[in-house]
Amino acid sequence: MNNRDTNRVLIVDDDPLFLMMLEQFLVNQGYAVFKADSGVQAVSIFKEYLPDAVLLDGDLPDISGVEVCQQIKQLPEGHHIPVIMVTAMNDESFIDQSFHSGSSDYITKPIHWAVLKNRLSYLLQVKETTSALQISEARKSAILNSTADGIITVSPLGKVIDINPSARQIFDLPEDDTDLLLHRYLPSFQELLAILPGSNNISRTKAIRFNRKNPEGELFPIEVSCSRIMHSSQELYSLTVRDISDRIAHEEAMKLASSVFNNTSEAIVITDDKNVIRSVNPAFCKITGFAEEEVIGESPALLSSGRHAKEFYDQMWKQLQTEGSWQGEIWNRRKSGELYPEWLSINTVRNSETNDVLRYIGLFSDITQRKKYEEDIWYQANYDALTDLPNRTLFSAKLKEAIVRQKQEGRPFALMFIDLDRFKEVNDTLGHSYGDLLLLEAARRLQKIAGPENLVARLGGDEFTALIDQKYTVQQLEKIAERIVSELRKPFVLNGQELSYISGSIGITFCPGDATDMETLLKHADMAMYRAKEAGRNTYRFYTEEMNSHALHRIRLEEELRYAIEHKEFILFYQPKLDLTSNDIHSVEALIRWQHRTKGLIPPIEFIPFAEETGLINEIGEQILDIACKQLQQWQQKSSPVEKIALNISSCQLDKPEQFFSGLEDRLNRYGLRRDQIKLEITEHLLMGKDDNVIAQLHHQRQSGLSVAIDDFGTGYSSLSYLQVFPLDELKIDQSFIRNLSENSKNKTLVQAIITMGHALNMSVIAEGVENQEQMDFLIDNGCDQAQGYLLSKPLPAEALDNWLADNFCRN
Ligand SMILES: Nc1nc2c(ncn2[C@@H]2O[C@H](COP(=O)(O)O[C@H]3[C@@H](O)[C@H](n4cnc5c(=O)[nH]c(N)nc54)O[C@@H]3COP(=O)(O)O)[C@@H](O)[C@H]2O)c(=O)[nH]1
Repeated sequence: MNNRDTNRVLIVDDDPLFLMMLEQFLVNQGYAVFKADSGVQAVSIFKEYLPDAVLLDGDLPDISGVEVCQQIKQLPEGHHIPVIMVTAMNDESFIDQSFHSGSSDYITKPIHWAVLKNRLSYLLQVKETTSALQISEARKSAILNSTADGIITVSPLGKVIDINPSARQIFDLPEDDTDLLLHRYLPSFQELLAILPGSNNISRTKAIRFNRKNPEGELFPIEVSCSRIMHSSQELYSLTVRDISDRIAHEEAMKLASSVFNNTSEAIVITDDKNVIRSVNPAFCKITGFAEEEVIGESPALLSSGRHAKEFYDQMWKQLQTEGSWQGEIWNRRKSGELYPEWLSINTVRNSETNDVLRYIGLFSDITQRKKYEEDIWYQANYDALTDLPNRTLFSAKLKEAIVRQKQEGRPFALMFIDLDRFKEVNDTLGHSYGDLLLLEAARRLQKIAGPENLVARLGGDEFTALIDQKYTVQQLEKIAERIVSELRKPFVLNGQELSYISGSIGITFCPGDATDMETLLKHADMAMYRAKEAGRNTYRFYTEEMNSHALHRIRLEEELRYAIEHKEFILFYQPKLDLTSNDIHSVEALIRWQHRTKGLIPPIEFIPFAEETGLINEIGEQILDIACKQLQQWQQKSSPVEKIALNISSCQLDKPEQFFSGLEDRLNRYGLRRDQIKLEITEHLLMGKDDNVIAQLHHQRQSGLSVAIDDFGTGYSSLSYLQVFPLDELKIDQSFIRNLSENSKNKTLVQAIITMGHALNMSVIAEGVENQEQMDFLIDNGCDQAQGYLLSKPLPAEALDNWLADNFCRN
């Protein structure tokens, strides 16, 4: 129906009388009438008043009725308006032209008023119906075009009758493809029809899920439902197709979230804006011991341990308000009353529009085990596994703290370095298990003396430290050091075996008196401890400035020795050994000198002990061996009487005997020498500390020609039993016995006894340090085999020795 109550009709005719009659008739029929007497006026009135129908004279004075009709029909508002041609012309061509121009009907003049009434009424009804249909179509089309669901109308055989853009998109169909068969892209279409309930009545299937492939070949889910529609007795089907990827993804996300919520080992508690618990997950119940129903509606404060002050919670809430989240370690209480630590993260969920708090989500895990594990790790990293004493790491931290405290509070402290004397011997002779027992017992004794107020630590090996952090006077510290020395000197009974040779050497330094930084304090304590060792062990030393310069000297000496090795600054002097039976010289002792680039000739006593201590003697020994063998080769080549060289060997040169003897072998081969041209002079001390392997090697070497002399005899252990055990050829009486021969009759007896004993053991005996004829005579009278000393010659460079030999022992 028209919105207006009255239909409006435009009548067009150039005959005023007819126009009047027509108006009269139409008004009587209840129409509103507009009149025009020309074609131009008719078009103009139409545009202005948009009538519902037009009665148009075919023969107008200006433009023809057919043209007026065409113009009206071309207007957007005129397209669907019925135009009835009212004309006296009724020839076929005019009728054709009228209908082609868009007129809906025509009536011939003279008018049959009843026909006009009914035709006009009918055409207006048709116009109304068409208009309503068009609106409905437009609406339907708008809906179909705008809906996200795909809607397809198909015949029972699957021919697509209608398809909306969304369906085209879902099935990836081009716009212009109109000849579509549904089963090509929805093969299971017939399944849907089969499950449609009923037959004739309008019915709809439940949505069935299918998978589609997108242009990239990936599957995506669609949901299709089908309804039967009857159209002009024809059965059609309307399919609603929906891409449910998002919905499925959302469902899966929800499922996942729910699964995480229920299965995670982390407790989750959700509270509302008033912090009332709304939801908890199973992990929450497991950790806290509360059932869900016991906590819903409660405040999380029911878990409160009471271990945190109010300020702690105030700060937490403040951060939640300002930053929206908080996390940290917190102690809570289980239902059982047990306190436990947890790592808690709280996040605020707000309404995105109003920003009001909706929920607080708390996630926490019980970190009891983790804390325990961390404590274990910390303990392992900071304590010595054997003695349970703080280790170097913890000791360093405590020392740093003590230094800071000293600076802040002015509180002085003392640092002690304690080293067990002869610990290595226990390890080497009794094994590491005894070494461990010794350390354990030493640690126990040290801790007992230091007491709980001072820190005792084990830095490693047999090195202990004590941080004496109390206010002690020097005298009190001395007392502590004396007690430590005395306790460590007491016998250690390990596995029933008593060790009474262990003792301790202690170095003590003060902060701030000696130094105020960790490195220097440690260095000072270490130096002082070495001084205690040098002083004969089993004692203590306080650090002094002089020790520092001593240490500096050692550092410089080491640097210089390395330089000397690199630049081959070592030379050999040779001291002849006189054969007292034949009065001939056949062998010499090689004695090292350091030809320093600025300091001149340096005697061995100034660097050999240090080279032994630092291990540099091995490299020096290698060079000496080479020089001596080369020299012997030269003497051999010029038929010198010197056939044999004695070399002084330090203990550590035989630490790796295979290496040493293979070096010797190399030199002998290189310089064409025999083993029996080399004599090794070793000390009693060297033999005492060596293991069976070294002794076996010496035996082996001796059997293949090398000879071994025991040097400085009488100054060391002088245990006669080892003279039988060890592979020795020569016994060298220490020069201290020879030096005092004349004044001291005891020495005479001793020298006589040594000569007798040496011979009894099949050893050749040589006396060193022979400086006068009286000494020489005594030795000759008592059957000594060889003599060496300043009386004959001081140690000389090779060339000087050659001259000396030529002067004194010329064979011609
Ligand atoms: N490992 C090595 N040690 C070596 C080497 N060369 C020497 N040394 C050891 O250094 C110590 C000192 O040696 P040195 O200053 O050469 O003194 C020797 C002689 O010069 C000295 N001597 C010899 N006769 C007399 C004498 O009549 N009077 C007197 N006052 N001194 C004399 O005695 C030293 C010989 O010592 P010894 O080895 O006991 O025969 C010294 O201990 C050397 O061992 C080396 O290459 N490697």
